[in-house]
Amino acid sequence: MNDETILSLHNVKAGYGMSTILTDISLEIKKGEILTLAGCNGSGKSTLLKASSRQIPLKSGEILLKGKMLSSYPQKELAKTISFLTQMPITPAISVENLTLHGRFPYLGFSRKITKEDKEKVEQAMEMAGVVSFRKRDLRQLSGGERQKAFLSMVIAQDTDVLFLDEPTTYLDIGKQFEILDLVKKINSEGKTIVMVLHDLAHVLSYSNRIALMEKGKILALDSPERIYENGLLDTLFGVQGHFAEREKVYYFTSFCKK
Ligand SMILES: Nc1ncnc2c1ncn2[C@@H]1O[C@H](COP(=O)(O)OP(=O)(O)OP(=O)(O)O)[C@@H](O)[C@H]1O
Repeated sequence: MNDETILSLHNVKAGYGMSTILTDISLEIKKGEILTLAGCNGSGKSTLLKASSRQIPLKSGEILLKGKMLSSYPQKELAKTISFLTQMPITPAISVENLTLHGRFPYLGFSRKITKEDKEKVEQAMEMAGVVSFRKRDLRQLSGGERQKAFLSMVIAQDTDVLFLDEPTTYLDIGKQFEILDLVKKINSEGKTIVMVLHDLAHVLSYSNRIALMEKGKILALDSPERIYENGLLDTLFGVQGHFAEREKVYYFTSFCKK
């Protein structure tokens, strides 16, 4: 992570139809960081991901991606720069390998011919995501953890600078959650910027460079895991009491109980 900004939001107001969810969001996302959005249900985390990736229009304000207006990016160029894994992706009837190939679609030329480079990227993505052993299987026949790895394989193949991941560990057992989060770290270690939504506060503290705490469509706090924890903001926001173990500035085995 460095101090260079890759995506900046200025006074963003966004929502759905007549309703405004994000009221006035300003945020600088740094190149190479893992920024996690945390907050209560309905606080606007997914909406912030959608607005930042141009899936919903802004009501006012502006977003710059690499210094250029997000709204000015042609669709293909945007898809080469930003990828998005939704909370509950539709599961198509295709193999893991073909799903991964979908990640290369923004790169295909007019003839839509798959190049040697596309094939190499698909192989590398499947290797990294750990899906090679079930590459030929239909997505619908996979377990939740295998399926999530397959979707991550697709976004790895898309090879974008920024990845938005909306609750990538939902419905997975604890072991699989760690596998997915370790994979996210691995993707990040290759220089990719990750903006994700997580609910498990132990994971939020352990896997983020910075945390944005959201409440009622606003960013309540934006800081390092250490400071967010020490300020007691999680306890206040969620009405819980945290217990944790810390080793070398990394939080482990954090548990929370009701206040
Ligand atoms: N497609 C939509 N149309 C209308 N309202 C929506 C839509 N999606 C979300 N909302 C509303 O926007 C508000 C914020 O929702 P959002 O999904 O961004 O919250 P969240 O913090 O991600 O919640 P959760 O933790 O439950 O996933 C909620 O009041 C929700 O009902």
